[in-house]
Amino acid sequence: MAIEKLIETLPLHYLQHSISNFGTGNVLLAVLVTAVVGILADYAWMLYLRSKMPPGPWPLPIVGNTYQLPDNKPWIYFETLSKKYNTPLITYWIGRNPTVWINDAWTANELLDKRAGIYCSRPRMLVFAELGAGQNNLVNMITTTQAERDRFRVQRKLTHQGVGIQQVKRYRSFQNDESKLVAYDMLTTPEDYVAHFERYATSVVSTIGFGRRVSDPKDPIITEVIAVMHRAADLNVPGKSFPMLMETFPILAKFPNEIAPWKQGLGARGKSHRNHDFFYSLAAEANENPGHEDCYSKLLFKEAPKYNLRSQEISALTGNLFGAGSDTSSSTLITAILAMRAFPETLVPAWEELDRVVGSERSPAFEDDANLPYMRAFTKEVFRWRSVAIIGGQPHAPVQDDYYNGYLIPKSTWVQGNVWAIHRNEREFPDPDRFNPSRFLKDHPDSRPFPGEKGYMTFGWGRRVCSGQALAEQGTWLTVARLVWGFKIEPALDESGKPIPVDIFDYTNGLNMRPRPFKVSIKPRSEAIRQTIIREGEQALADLAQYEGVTRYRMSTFYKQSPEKGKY
Ligand code: HEM
Repeated sequence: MAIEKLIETLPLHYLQHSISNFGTGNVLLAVLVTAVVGILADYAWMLYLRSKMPPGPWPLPIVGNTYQLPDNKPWIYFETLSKKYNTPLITYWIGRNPTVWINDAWTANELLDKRAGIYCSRPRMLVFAELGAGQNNLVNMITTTQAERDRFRVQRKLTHQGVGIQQVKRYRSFQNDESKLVAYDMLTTPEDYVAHFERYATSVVSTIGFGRRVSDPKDPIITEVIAVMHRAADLNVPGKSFPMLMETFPILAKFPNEIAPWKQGLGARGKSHRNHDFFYSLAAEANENPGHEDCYSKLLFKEAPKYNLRSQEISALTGNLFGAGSDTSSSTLITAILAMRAFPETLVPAWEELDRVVGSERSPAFEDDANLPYMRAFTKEVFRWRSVAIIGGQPHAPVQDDYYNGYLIPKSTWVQGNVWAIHRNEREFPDPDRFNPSRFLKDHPDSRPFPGEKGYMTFGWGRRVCSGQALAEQGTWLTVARLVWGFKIEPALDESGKPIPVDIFDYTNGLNMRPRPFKVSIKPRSEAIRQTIIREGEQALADLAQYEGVTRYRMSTFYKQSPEKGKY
């Protein structure tokens, strides 16, 4: 930190002045000695902190442990380290920043849930926040001062007014209809199941946010927004390459993009004539459109004077619906299909239950949940087995120094819940890579104690727990139950008629992970069910017609077109 401050504040003219007075050689020597002393002092500080913090591999000066990071999926490596050091908490130095990784459910619960008031902040994040969505966006917000906490409360409250538990009940009807369309589309183009899930997830949050559904899987709002999310999720994986290294040397982020290839385009400021960004424009457009008075954009514009909401906040609050809600929800459904394909034996008890309670004349609805305990367990296992936010989303940061089992966790440390390790601990989830819904059946021999009532930590912790959890859980249940009820999920066959295998470990590397493309056969379970899916799908289309609409904005062209032309 000292070195950085020095470099940032050292005025160039002092250097020029010194060179003319003392000669180049002497000045270079002085600079070198100062640098060495600075590095040694910095390293001494690192080692002092290391002696107090949870264990982990030995860091080197400046680079810490960064050079030891694997190229892919560092969460697996942290799980291994946790086993090696036989401790739930690992300190890992990304450059000169110590990061703490929690690899066990009970420790995560103790720190992030029970001490939620301490672990409620986010650390300074260059890549995701300062050069990305903004540190003032709810997902990234630092809450160390009272003023920051007050603003955080306002944004959290407004988010709850959009997707809180009570609001989400209001969305059941159109969310259910969108889910019926997933089943309907599977009849004609089952091979496009990824596109159907992305359309479904994006349409739900778009209807909530902007009163406009998304009917075409190729709508740019899907393809572009999900592409942006994938890129953000890839860039944010702790790694030994740029741009993550900028977290260690924030000064590198200050260089203009033209001469800083390591920034990989991050932080480029787009220009629009209103000085507003894409999501603000979408929200303003929705606010001006007649009808759907209860959509979230209208609520925000109505509440704006009361909370003194800035346009960037309206943009972030509406943009978060897409940013946090579409890729996560669709990736979870892809995981569900992989689980069904790889573990077909788990479908048999589900079919027995669904046939008995629901039958084939209608598909399951949310009201059936209480009568479908196996289906509920099945959905929970989808969340547990391969959690999409595999390192628990954004890091938490304590607002004061804290101690756990005698170990120091300094204020503002980057603290990350390693959901991969938490959900694969043999103690809570024996044979963890086996998709096994019975773990979530009450009193079943496969069920084990786990902190918290849900039985999984897929949605994070404490005051930063996912704001969209109720919406995601409701939608995932609806869609997974409907797919299980309606379809046989079987191996796809190659040209020679042989089953094409799937790999349950073949996931993307982003910190929102999803299975890499795989082939699968998805066919209706019976003619009666097929007829029901068609009938319900056509009715859903008719019911959703009130949300049809188009936007004039496109993310890919938004910042490029001349405003005078009136087009984006
Ligand atoms: C399967 C779907 C989803 C998963 C697995 C998921 C997971 C997560 C996780 C792990 C976090 C970080 C929690 C923490 O820091 O402790 C988070 C934060 C957040 N999520 Fe979700 N999420 C999902 C869907 C959604 C949806 C549908 C929305 C909104 C429509 C949403 C909105 C948010 C917001 C606003 C935050 C930031 C909360 C804060 O920092 O205070 N998420 N989510």
